[in-house]
Amino acid sequence: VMSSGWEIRMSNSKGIPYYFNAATKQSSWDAPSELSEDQIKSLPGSQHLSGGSSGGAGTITASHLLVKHKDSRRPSSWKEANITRSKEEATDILRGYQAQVGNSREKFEELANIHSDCSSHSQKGNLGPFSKGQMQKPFEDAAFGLQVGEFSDIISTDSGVHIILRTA
Ligand SMILES: N=C(N)NCCC[C@H](NC(=O)[C@@H]1CCC/C1=C/[C@H](COP(=O)(O)O)NC=O)C(N)=O
Repeated sequence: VMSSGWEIRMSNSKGIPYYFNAATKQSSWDAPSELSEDQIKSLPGSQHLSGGSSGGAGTITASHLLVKHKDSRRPSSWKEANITRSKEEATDILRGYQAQVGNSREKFEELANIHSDCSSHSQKGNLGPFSKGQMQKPFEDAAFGLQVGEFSDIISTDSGVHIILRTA
């Protein structure tokens, strides 16, 4: 089979792996849909997929919509230099987004892109693949408890309040 040109590289800025195609110069946080699990595990650079040599084991991929508040560990974002809303206000705002999203991944990604106080807003909320031990515990517990395609309810971390969508 002709090599697809895909390889796995590590993003130093985000500390997570991404997929790069040397032939087409494409890059993507998500695994190319045309590749099977086995093909992904045998790509050059597959050692970057956390979860050791077994590739994806223990690794999930999720997106989130984060609304920060004045008590966030970093009450600032690409959107707002100094975030002063209360945690209650942030939760009310996020409930409003939750109602608009329903079960729609597309709507979630649209709102994450516009409103999320995380830099991942530019990736429609996508945080890329991660294993246990990388994210704050409340986020990790919620995300690893989701089925693929499932949304979390509103959860709180030191970053703010979030809704999570598990995507892989
Ligand atoms: N591996 C990946 N993709 N990047 C490293 C993530 C580090 C991790 N981050 C989080 O736990 C928060 C909550 C869930 C997502 C997340 C994103 C935060 C939220 O914004 P902040 O509070 O930082 O301003 N922005 C980036 O880190 C941590 N252990 O602090």
